[in-house]
Amino acid sequence: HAIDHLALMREALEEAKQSPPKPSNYCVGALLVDGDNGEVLARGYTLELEGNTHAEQCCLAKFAQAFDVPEERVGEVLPTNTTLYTTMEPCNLRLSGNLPCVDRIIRTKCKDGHSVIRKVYLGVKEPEKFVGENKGRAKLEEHRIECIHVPGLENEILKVATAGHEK
Ligand SMILES: Nc1nc(=O)c(N)c(NC[C@H](O)[C@H](O)[C@H](O)COP(=O)(O)O)[nH]1
Ligand SMILES: [Zn+2]
Repeated sequence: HAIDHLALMREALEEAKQSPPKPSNYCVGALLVDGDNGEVLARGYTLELEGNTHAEQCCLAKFAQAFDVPEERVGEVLPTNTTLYTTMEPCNLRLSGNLPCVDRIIRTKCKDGHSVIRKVYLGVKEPEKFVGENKGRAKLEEHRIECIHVPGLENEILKVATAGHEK
């Protein structure tokens, strides 16, 4: 059966709606999904976990916690065909200086060297408000991680993402 990418992106948007709005970031939601059968492995939203955390980062950290490994080793416990759905493309630079999610995705290496996250479905590109043009998609593609835009939810995603920004 075909995996319904729009339905999964809607679920990621439901996560984003739980994020506490801030003027200095975006409210984003993400899911980790088994690429073979569409099973949702983890859900996350910006600031869900303590600290200045991103939605994608929360998914990775929560899945790692469930297997009692640190986030940087989550590649060892994720299915070797994992898909990430995120309402906004993964960050490639963070004003806080924290490790960008593109790097967290790429390092999900399994034994034979490729990242177990093979595809990233995104709802919107990152607006250029904080860090200029986000060049993360090119970096992901260099690491053979396919980035696919899921059209249709852009307006709602951006409304949620910028809820904490002054009007
Ligand atoms: N894909 C994505 N998921 C998130 O959960 C999130 N908050 C952003 N936001 C990107 C934006 O560029 C950064 O939020 C700012 O650069 C500030 O950096 P911090 O978030 O404080 O590290 N992007
Ligand atoms: Zn990020």
